[in-house]
Amino acid sequence: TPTLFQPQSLGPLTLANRIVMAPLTRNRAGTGLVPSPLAATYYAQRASAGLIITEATQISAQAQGYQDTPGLYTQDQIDGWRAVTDAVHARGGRIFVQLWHVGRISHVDLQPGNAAPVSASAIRAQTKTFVHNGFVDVSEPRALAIDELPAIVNDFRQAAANAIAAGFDGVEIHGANGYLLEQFIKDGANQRTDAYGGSIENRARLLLEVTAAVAQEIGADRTGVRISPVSPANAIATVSDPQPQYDYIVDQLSALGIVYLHVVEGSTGGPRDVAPFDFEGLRGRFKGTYLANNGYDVDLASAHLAEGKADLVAFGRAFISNPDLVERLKTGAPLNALNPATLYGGGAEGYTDYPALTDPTPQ
Ligand SMILES: C=C(C(=O)O)c1ccccc1
Repeated sequence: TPTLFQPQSLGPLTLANRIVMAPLTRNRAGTGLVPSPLAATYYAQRASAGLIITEATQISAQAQGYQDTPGLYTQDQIDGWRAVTDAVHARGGRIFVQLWHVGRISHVDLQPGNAAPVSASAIRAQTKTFVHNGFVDVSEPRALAIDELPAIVNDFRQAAANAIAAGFDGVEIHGANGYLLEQFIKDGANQRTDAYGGSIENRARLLLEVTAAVAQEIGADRTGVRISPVSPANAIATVSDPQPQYDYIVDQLSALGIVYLHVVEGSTGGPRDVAPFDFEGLRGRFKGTYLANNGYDVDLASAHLAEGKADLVAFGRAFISNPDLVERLKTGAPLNALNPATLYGGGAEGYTDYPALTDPTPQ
C-alpha cells in the first residue's frame, strides 16, 4: 500500500514523496509585485516537499485582490520567480506556480485606474479583503462583457508561458475558493444569461477554456487545476447542484488530460463535513493524479493513501511553521506552532525564521 514517503510520478516528474505544500498567500511581494527577496529562501527551506505549489500569483493587474500578492505578467516578475525556482531546484525540489484571477474579491484601490473589480455578474460578495490600510469591504463588481473573456483566457495562457520561462515545473489554475473562475461555476455568483451562465456546462465554460489554453501552451502534463466544490470561502454560496456540476467539470478536465486535480475537501481551512459531497466519487471519475487537501494530519493522510482515496496530500499551515514537515511527519517529531500574527504581510519574522530540526537558527 502506498505511503506518504514513497515517490510518485507526476507527468514527466518524479516526486520524492506524496506530501505537497499547499498554495499559501503571504502578502510579501515587493515593488512591482515581484516575489519577496526572501521568497527564494522561504521556498528552498521547504524543498523537501514532494511538490511545492506557490502562493496564488496574478495573471494580470486586474487579477489582484489583496495587498502585496505577486504577479507573473512582467519581465521583472519572471526574473524574480526565476530566483525562487533555481533555489528550489538546487535542493532537488519541484515547484508549480498557482495562477489566479480574484474577480470580485478585490477593492478599487487595487484595481488599474481604480476601476470596479470584475466578475461573472454584478453581485458583491459579503466579505472583506486587505489593502494598504487594513481590512475593507470588497468593492461592488461589474459583470464582464462576453467579449472580455478571450483576453482573460489569454492572460492565463501567457502567465503559464511566463511560468515556464521562470523555470517552474508546471502551473496550477486556481479554480477554487470563491475567486473568478469559481464565480462563474457557482450560480450564487453567476446569473448570466449568455453562453457562460444558466447551466452546468455554461458555468464551467470559462474554467475549461482557460484549462485548455494553458494545457495547449505548456502541456497538459504540466497543468493542474484546484477546485473547492462545497467551500463557502470568500462568501460564495454553494452551487445549487454541486455533485452534477463537479462531476461534469471533472469529466471534462479528465478529457483534457491534466496532470492533477487538487481538491479542497470541505470548507477551506475549516470543517471537512461542511456539506454532503461525494469526494470519493469525484476521485473515481478523475483519470489523473488526485491531490487531496483540507484538514489532513499524518494519520488521515496515510489512511486516505492506503484506502486509495488520494494519490497526494497537500498540507498548508503545517508547512508555514515547519520547513522540514516531511522529516517531522516521517519521524513523528513535534511540530512548531504557527504564529497567526505573522501569516500575512511583514518580512522574515514568521516567514523564513521557523526552525528546522537540523537547522535551529535559520537566516
Ligand atoms: C489565495 C487564497 C485562497 O485561495 O484562499 C487566500 C488569499 C488570502 C488569504 C488566504 C488565502
